Amino acid sequence: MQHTAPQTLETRNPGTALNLDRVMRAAANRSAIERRAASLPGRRSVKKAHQAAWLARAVSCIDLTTLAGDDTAGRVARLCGKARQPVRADLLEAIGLPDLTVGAVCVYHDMVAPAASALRGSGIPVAAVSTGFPAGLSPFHLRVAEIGESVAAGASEIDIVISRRHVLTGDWQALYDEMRAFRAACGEAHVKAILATGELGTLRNVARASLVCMMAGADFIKTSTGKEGVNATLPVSLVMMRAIRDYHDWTGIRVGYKPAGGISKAKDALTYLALVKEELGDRWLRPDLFRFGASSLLGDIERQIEHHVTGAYSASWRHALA
Ligand SMILES: O=C[C@H](O)COP(=O)(O)O
Repeated sequence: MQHTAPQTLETRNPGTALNLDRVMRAAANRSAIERRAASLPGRRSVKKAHQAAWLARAVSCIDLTTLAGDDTAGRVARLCGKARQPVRADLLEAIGLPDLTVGAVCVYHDMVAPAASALRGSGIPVAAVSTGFPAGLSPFHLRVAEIGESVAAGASEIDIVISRRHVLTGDWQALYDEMRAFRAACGEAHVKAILATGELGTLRNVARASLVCMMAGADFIKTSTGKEGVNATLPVSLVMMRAIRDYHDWTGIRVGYKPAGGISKAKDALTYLALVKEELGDRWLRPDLFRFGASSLLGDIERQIEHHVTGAYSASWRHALA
């Protein structure tokens, strides 16, 4: 099991032409999806002997995130320290993964330079949320320019937000063109398309938007900004993972998946990993193709690893930063 070195992302998705026939064929059977999603938690309990390995895998896939108006360079530097050493050194030694790190650190544009400086030499990428995050309603040319600024400041991953109105009005060409422009502005940086699924109305819209963003060259599709009323859910994840699977069957290209927002418990993280394994297969269980967008998940995972190693839980305040 490879857990440690942060990896460059999978070979990029060049995208395809916009294929409207495929887009319109994309559907989602809500009741079947909800039934399957409801059966997931609890059904898969990871055997105790494998628990630490799965928890470590989850850590390696975290985009450790801070997206708060009161972020400061100092606070981001402390978060980056946590990214470098996400779990207490003695616990990492005990589970045989002394070099474990998170997948990336995710911040607003102004915090990209402090994060890049704090992570220098670690190989851990900086991801920037961009394009008028979270609503994506600033002028288009500014949204495109923002991407370039974040890349110049040191971000090698860019999490863009799509215009929800293009989905809500069924303007797939506009969504495709927007995503293409964002991807081009990223240059070598990998681009994650945030769909803000809680604002897209239907699961069918989620399926179609997923497909259009992949056709336009998204390297990852991501559920949410964390700021919508409803963020990552299992039904939405099923729809998006199946869109990724269909795109792979069609093109041979693997696009990554990032559920984000509201995932704060180790148990939920393990449910997501099990779902990825079942729907997409083991190849997707690595940080180049799977990330959790999460600000507080790491703290709970660290507690669970501590429990696995020592048989006791520490107080959650001891894991305050993440
Ligand atoms: O992309 C990441 C999310 O903004 C984090 O959301 P969270 O604070 O609910 O974990």
